[in-house]
Amino acid sequence: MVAKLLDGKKLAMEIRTHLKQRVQELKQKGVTPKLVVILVGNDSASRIYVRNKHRAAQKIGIETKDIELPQEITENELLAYVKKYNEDDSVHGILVQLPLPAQINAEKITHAIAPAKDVDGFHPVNIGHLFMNDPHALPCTPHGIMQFFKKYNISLMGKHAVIVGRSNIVGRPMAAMMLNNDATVTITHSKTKNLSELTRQADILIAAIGQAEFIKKTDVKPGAVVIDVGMNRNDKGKLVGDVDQKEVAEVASYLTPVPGGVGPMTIAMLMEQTVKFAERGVQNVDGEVSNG
Ligand SMILES: Nc1nc2c(c(=O)[nH]1)N[C@@H](CN(C=O)c1ccc(C(=O)N[C@@H](CCC(=O)O)C(=O)O)cc1)CN2
Repeated sequence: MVAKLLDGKKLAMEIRTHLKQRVQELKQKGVTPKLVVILVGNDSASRIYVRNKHRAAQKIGIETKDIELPQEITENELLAYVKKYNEDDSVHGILVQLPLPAQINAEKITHAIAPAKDVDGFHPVNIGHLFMNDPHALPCTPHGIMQFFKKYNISLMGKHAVIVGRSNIVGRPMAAMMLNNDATVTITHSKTKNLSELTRQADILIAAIGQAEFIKKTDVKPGAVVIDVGMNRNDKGKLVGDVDQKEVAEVASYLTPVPGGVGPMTIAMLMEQTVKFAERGVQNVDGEVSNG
């Protein structure tokens, strides 16, 4: 078997084309979606991701305000920025790029973003809604992965989904989304015993471990759908995923490449959520739906 590659660049482009149309409709109603992106410090990868978010927003017609803050900023100073944009009615979405410098408690910051403006879907209120199968805002990476299943008609019903990694931004919300779509979900992590025994049972395998090319051919059931969330540099400086792509492509039915798989979908979903929040605002004006 040779896996079919799930092309995130192409799918993200399709989604962005639809979003452009929705933004035009909003603008006709006098509303321009506005996203505030806060970047703290000098992390070079974060800088690239923020730039890519800015470019994607510009192409769609979303207004962005990029705030760059110094590495040594205090938690209270950063909280003051979040508060300012929480209170600014012209802003529909706020995100603080992660990771944050060590002196700042990232949870304290993400929890300070108003749930109605939490385009990253990281706030506990939004995570709670997601786990209750009543989603308001969704973390962008797992939300992007769900779009692959939709696009390629990969049903989750009754399937065994195994997630390797239990982070708050991928593993845990991914589990909730798959559970909400009738999969049987197993979450594994660094303390899981006999990991390979579990991954080999997966109809759908999500690799979000953060270790270069960790998942090998022998860890995968033939015909499985394999989603590679990893973004690591190998010893030659090449960008590689958490999956040994060359080996695993021989046994999987579908596989997301790195680069060009999950990454572009993360940004497309951020755009989608920003537009959705702006639309909710319009519905509010019409007196139909609450933004909270
Ligand atoms: N506030 C947030 N911080 C972080 C998030 C997030 O969703 N919200 N996720 C990641 C970083 N991230 C978005 O912010 C992100 C990472 C990678 C990509 C991407 O398109 N990657 C490319 C390759 C890029 C390269 O060459 O280095 C790809 O996979 O094709 C998009 C978004 C952590 N922080």
